[in-house]
Parts: sequence; C-alpha cells; structure tokens
Amino acid sequence: MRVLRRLRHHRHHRRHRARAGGSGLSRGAGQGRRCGPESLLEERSEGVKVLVTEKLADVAVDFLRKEGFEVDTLYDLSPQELLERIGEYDGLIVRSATKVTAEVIERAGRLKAIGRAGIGVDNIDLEAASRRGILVANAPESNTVAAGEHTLGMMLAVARRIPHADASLRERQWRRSAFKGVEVAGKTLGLIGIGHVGSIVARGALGMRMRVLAYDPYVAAERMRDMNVEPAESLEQIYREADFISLHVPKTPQTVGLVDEKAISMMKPTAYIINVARGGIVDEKALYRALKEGRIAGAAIDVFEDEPATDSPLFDLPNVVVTPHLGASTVEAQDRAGVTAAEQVAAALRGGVPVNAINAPVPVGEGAESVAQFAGLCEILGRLLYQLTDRPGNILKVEYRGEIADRDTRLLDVAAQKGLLTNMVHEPLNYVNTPALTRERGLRVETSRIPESSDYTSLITLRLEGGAGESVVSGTLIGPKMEPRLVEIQGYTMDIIPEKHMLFILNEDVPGMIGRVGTILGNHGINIGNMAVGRGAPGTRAAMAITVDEPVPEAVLQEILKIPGFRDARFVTLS
Ligand SMILES: NC(=O)C1=CN([C@@H]2O[C@H](COP(=O)(O)OP(=O)(O)OC[C@H]3O[C@@H](n4cnc5c(N)ncnc54)[C@H](O)[C@@H]3O)[C@@H](O)[C@H]2O)C=CC1
Ligand SMILES: O=C(O)C(=O)COP(=O)(O)O
Repeated sequence: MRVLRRLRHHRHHRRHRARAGGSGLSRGAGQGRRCGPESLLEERSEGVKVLVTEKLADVAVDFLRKEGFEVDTLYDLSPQELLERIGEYDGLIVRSATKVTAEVIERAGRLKAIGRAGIGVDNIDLEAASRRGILVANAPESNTVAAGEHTLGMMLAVARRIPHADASLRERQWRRSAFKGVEVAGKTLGLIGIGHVGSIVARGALGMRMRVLAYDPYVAAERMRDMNVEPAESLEQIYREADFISLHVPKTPQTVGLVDEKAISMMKPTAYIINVARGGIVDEKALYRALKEGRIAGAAIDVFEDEPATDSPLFDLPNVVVTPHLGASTVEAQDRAGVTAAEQVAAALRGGVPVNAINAPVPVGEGAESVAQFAGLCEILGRLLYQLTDRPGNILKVEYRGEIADRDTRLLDVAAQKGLLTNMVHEPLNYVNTPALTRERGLRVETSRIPESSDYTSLITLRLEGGAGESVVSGTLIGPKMEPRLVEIQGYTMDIIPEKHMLFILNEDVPGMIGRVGTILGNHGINIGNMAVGRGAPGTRAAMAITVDEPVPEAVLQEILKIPGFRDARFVTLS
C-alpha cells in the first residue's frame, strides 16, 4: 500500500511537521493511526451515522457508504435544522459554510468526529469540540494547488481587468482602450503567510518574473531564500513596497482585521490587495473606502466577512474582482478534500487517531507509524498499572527506552494516561479529552527517555508513584507482527501476551504453587490460556501472570489466597 510522506506546515501550531498520509495505515478506512489495543477498536460501522452538510465529492460519499457507514447528505440545513438534527449523528463532514458552534456541539450527544473537507477550520469551535472529546480533522494540502492557482488567476484578472472586459464584450461592446491593465512582471508581490498556499503562489509569481517578498514569522528566512523569496522584515515593509499584496494566513484571533485602515494607508496608490484566505482578515469597510477613494488601485476578493455574501458594496466598484469563495473549487481539489475528510472521519469513528487530527496528538517525524503501533501497548500498560495498585498515586512516569526513546511519543503519553484513567473516570475517554481529564484529576505525567536498551529494541515502562507504594509495569512489541508483550510486572521479569482477562498472583517461590492455582481455576471451570512466571531470588518470591478465558470471581481469588504462600491474587481486565 502506498504511504506518502510529506512536509506540512500546520496552521495553528505554526511549525513544520512531517506527517504520513495515504491509505496504508489501517485495515478499514485509511488515513488513521490505529491507536487503541486492537481488540478495543470498533470495526463495525452499521448503524454509525455520518452527516454531510455541504457538497462533497461523490467519491467521498461512496467511500463512506462502502465502509458501511450510514450517510445523510443534507446540503440545505438551516442553522436551526442543524441544531435539531445533529444529535442523530456519530460523524459530521463540513466545508467552510457550516458553522459548527459550541451550541451545535452541545447538542451533538453522539458525535465523535468532525471532518473538514478542506483546510481552514475557523468555522468549527475547536475548544468546544475538544472539551467534549470530539476529534476534529481536516484535509490539509488537498486544495492548496487550487487555492494557489485561484490566487494567481485573481491577480491577473484584476491586473488586466479581465472580468470587466469580458462583461463588456458580452454586452456587444468592443472597448479596447477602456481596459488597459498593468503587468505583473517586474512588480513586487508581497505575501502575508507563506505556508502551503503562499508557497504555490510564490512559485507561480516567480515564474512570471515577479519579485516575491514574504512576511511569515513562523517560517525561517533561510527557507524563504531557498524558494527565491525575499524575507520581509515586517508587515510594514510588505505594505510599503508591494504592488500586489496577497494574504495566505489562517483566520485566527491574531489575523482578524490584520489588513485594516492603518495598513492600507501605508500601501502604494497603485497597489492591489488579493484575499483568497478568509473574510475578515482584510477589514472590508476599510478596503471599500480605500478603493472608492482611489487610495489603492484595486482588489481581488474570494472570501468575505459574512458568507454567503450577495450584497457587498464591493460588488459595485469597478476596480474589484470577486468570486464566491471558489479557491478550493476544482474537480481535483474536491476529490482530494472529500476523500481525505471521509477517511479521517472513518478512522476516527473506528477509534483511531486520523493523521490530520487537529485536536489530538499525531506522531510526526521519523518512525511516526511505528509509534502509533505502541499506542495500544501503552493503553494496556496504563490499564494494568491502575488495576495492580490499591491506592493509586498521582504521578505517572512514562519511561521510553531504546528506539522508541528517539521518537515523537506524545501520542503514547496520552495512550498511557487513557489506559490509567479508564477505570477511574465515567466519561468515555479518547485521545482528545484524555489530557484535560488527566489534569482535572491532578495527575502529573513525567516522561523520560533512555536511548539505550539492553534487552529490547524498544521498551516502555509505566510507574505510578505518590500513592501507597510504587507500581510498575513494562511492555514491548515483538516480532514481525509487533505483538504486545508484558515483560515486567511489579518488579518481576516475565513474558506474556496480554489478553482481555488476566490474573496476577504473588506467591512464595516453592514447588507446587502453579499446580494449586491450576486446580482451583479448573474446579471452577475457568480455562487457562497462557501463563508466565517471574521470580525474585530462587526460593524467595515469585509472580504468575495467567490469561483466562473469562472473569475470575472474587470468591475464587479468595480461595487462592487462603492457601499458605499466596500473598496477592488479582483479576484484571485489559479491554
Ligand atoms: N479561498 C479558499 O477557498 C481557500 C482558502 N484557504 C485559506 O488559506 C489559508 C492558508 O492555507 P495554507 O497555506 O494551506 O495554510 P498553512 O498553514 O500551510 O500556511 C499558513 C501560513 O500562515 C502563517 N501565519 C500564521 N499567522 C500569521 C501571521 N499572523 N502573520 C503572518 N503569517 C502567519 C503560518 O506561519 C503559515 O506559514 C487557510 O487557513 C484557509 O483559511 C485555503 C484553501 C482554500
Ligand atoms: O479549505 C479551505 O480553507 C477553504 O476555504 C475551502 O473552502 P470550501 O471547502 O470550498 O468551502
């Protein structure tokens, strides 16, 4: 299967991060890291309902249906109708027009995942979604080429007044002298934001022999120079020097109103503003005044403060080119955005963390996929740790040894917490809401890394401290199938594949103990699957880990403990 590796510039974290995309990561829907213990992952999709509120590529809807989801495409829902219907759905897929407000999220009792078939997520209340444990994932890069090409098209359209000339000729007027434009070659294009879309615009502009100047505090000057782009010292430099100013930043509290009256006042009277980013980043009223008074030459606008915008005063100005938010509207981009969003939602609904998750940790960088494979193990270790502890402490120590110590393990930190909290909290836990619940419970998480590991390629140890004594468990993944193994429990070295029902017993290291346990379990009709023993110094203490086919009742544990030499016997459930 195809696995793509690519660099993406994350919108909000504003740093370059490597991500794996493609469809090689899971058995069912692609684009997700399988993060839970395999047995915990939800494979069934019957009865799992996905609502699509905006036109999505047919291939994306087909994909979801083939995966067994029930899909409703309700493209004309009013905000009120959305509030009324959202409670029926487990997944939601939107584009930019659906406002997924805190109120929508509050009413979305079943909702587990929101997919954005595009880039900008400013129409989704991320904080509200995260609080409710709803995973949000978008489709970065799906439409960057489309948005970049649209920007270049808009720049040429406004520079050469193409739409006006077209409209005039359709009125049967041959007015050649009325539509004299300006060239872009030799002019300065000032980019505000040079992430994915900005870079594509830069490339096109350089091809047209423009000088490209860019302002982006989160992209290194070196990287810009590699692209033959001149790093601007400040926004002011862009405003003062650029002939065309094009915005390619996300809409955030920091960028709303970025290009305001003051910014426009610094621009050349011959300058053009192009906005294919988001409405509201350019102050529309200030823009209107400047255009009307001829303080700048023109503007090309694809996005508006209030969309759908059918009545903007900008539409009456002759030096403006407008399109109704068409930046992403190409066949190719829509196919990509739709399929990616659908894959992300499908993966999330099956318990994975999709690779484009915005509000959950996704491993990045070298070995990212192998990190995801350890998530199930960490969750098991967390569950086990809690159940082995009588009075759990509030410090969770996660130790990474060997290869795993060099990886991005944020996902694993959360997986361990998720396992630990499972039996502590009543809320359903996932990778989105677990860190907040950990904090709420006053649990401190400390991680440490030791790159060398003598016995295993990678070893993960969880310790719970600060309560009645310390509890410790270690595990690893073994073999070509990367199967989980418990290799240390409460200081005893052993080797056993974890299973749903397990028994842990501490006993004196004397002959006959294993047989006694076997006899008691057998007397109660409890079948043993597997067994491992760990020892202290010979003849002192020992421990047994036993997998059983069904839960072991408390009375059976008590029967074991009545036999001299047995010190502790616990039944644990690992899924
Ligand atoms: N009109 C349309 O249909 C489309 C619009 N968009 C818009 O374009 C935006 C950019 O998309 P991408 O390039 O893919 O995102 P990106 O995340 O790759 O790039 C955004 C860049 O903006 C920079 N940035 C953030 N805050 C900044 C600030 N205050 N000043 C200067 N730079 C800042 C970031 O460092 C980053 O390099 C999206 O967030 C979306 O709103 C994207 C696709 C289609
Ligand atoms: O991807 C983006 O950020 C866009 O603005 C595209 O929006 P759309 O999906 O066409 O409503």
